[in-house]
Amino acid sequence: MASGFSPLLRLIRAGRPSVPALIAATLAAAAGVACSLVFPLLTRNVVDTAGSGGLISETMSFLIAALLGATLFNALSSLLLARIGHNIVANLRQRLSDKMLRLTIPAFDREGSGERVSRIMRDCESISSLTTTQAVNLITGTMMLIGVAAVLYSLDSALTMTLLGALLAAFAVLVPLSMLLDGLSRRTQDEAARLSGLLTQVFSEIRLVKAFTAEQRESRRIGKALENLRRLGMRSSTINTTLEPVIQLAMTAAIVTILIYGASRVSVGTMSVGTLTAFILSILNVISPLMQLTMFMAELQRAKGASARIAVLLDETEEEYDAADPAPARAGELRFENVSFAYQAHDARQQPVLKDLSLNFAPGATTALVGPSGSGKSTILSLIERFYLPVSGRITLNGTDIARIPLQDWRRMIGYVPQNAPVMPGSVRDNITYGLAGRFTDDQIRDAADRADALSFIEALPRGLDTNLIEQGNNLSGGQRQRIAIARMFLRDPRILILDEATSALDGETERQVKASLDRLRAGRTNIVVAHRLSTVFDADLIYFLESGRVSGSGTHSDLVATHEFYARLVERQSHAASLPAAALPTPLSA
Ligand SMILES: Nc1ncnc2c1ncn2[C@@H]1O[C@H](COP(=O)(O)OP(=O)(O)OP(=O)(O)O)[C@@H](O)[C@H]1O
Repeated sequence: MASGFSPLLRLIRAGRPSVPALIAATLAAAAGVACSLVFPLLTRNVVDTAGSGGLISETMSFLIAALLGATLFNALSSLLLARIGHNIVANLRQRLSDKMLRLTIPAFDREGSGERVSRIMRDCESISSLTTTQAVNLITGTMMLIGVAAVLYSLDSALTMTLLGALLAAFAVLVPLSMLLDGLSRRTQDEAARLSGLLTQVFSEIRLVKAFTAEQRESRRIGKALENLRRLGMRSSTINTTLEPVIQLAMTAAIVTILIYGASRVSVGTMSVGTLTAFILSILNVISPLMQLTMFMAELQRAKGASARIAVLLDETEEEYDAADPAPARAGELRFENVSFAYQAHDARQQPVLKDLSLNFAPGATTALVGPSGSGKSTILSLIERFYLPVSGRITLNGTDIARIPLQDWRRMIGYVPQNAPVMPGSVRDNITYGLAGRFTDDQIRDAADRADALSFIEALPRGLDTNLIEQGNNLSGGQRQRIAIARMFLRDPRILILDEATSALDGETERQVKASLDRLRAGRTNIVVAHRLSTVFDADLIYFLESGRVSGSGTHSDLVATHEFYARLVERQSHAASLPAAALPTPLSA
């Protein structure tokens, strides 16, 4: 039991709740409860005094003061507790998103980021509800129950015991129903997370859906998930509608029992009318804290599950930013020395993707990786970026294992232009300076854009550098996005430049512009190019031809044409394609 709650306690403690605020909130809650408790007692005085024809004005003013006091103190304690709760949750959300940013890439391979994010947001909401509204329920509910039990008992012990019997009978029905409700709400949460994962996936690939006229298929898939949610919701509503009359019935039964029993006592003169009135008013003070505590218990169970899942995430392995035995990054040759690598397969069959691979990437030169689809080209780039670690062998820079270079120093040395040149939400300026330390003047940014052949189209945009790029840069063409990525590289000025060439061809003119700016960018760096079209590697200093994770040939373009049959065949096929009309141009290597 204790261990079940320890992740929750750990998260709450990590949120550093303010102790003075907690004390102030508890005191305010106690004052509010005290005011609520004296209210029925003061009513008793008013009723009895009025019944005996006495003056009630003084007691009435106390009564009003108690009412006002209850409202004000309850509001104050709710606000203070809510503040503590929101601080805990804000702190937790920050820790979780920082943690997600530091997770390793294999962690994202294991679980899609969409579903993960939506689950975490839901789990945070559960903890948020527990530490805000439900914390108020717990504190005021408990105080109220203890206080009201004492007041009732002091008013009349026999009547209190009768009331207790009626309440216990109601709870024998309420508790199993609310447990059932809790199980259902947990299943609803899981189902809702699955649905939002599905929606994220479908709408982020909306072009694919439309291009394949798959709207109906997706609509059916979404419909199925919605149907599950609807069924769960309907079951919850059925239980809720049973719960409400049960509560009503319990309350009415308690009041009627007490009225009958109390009236008989009043008639024989062992109880005043005022005491009976106070008793009935106090029943209202019992019902609401009992409901509050039931809600707290249900939310506590949910938050327990949520915190256990969050604890698993917080304990996941992070990227190691600081090497145990750090080494400075000295420029020189980048080498793969007998590197083998396998992705962690879901089904435990770890097929090696790179097999005993040895490669040299010389400074100042352009080395191209070519080979059929799935031969391991992008995997090599991922290993260079240290998204994954080799299973055996090592990658060295100037003889030093790159694993010894502090991770962020290493990644800062690399400029990576990925296949589809994605853009981040923000302006063109934000995108050109993305991830770069320091501030850049407009002149520097313009100069970089000019060298990337991007200035003219940027200036033609409605707000120039300040134009906002909508989601995934959809307001830019593929070639424009690439030129923005290249402009960023001019500012970043990396020693190692990695280009994962776009699979889809740009039109002839854009292709020439992108190639010209890339040529300018390459000067003086270690360039590694993954080429999908051979036309772009003719002038590479060294080409590695990969097949199934091994190098099956290497050399310059003319070396390979002379020695590598597969390469020569591909060149012939692509030059044949190049002589065809533009519509048939060009055949991607990996197709
Ligand atoms: N994240 C991953 N998890 C598991 N397996 C992967 C992952 N990424 C790639 N693979 C597998 O590794 C192999 C090599 O893939 P890689 O992307 O390196 O090939 P590639 O040569 O770049 O292909 P392409 O030219 O089509 O981009 C493929 O069999 C692929 O299925």
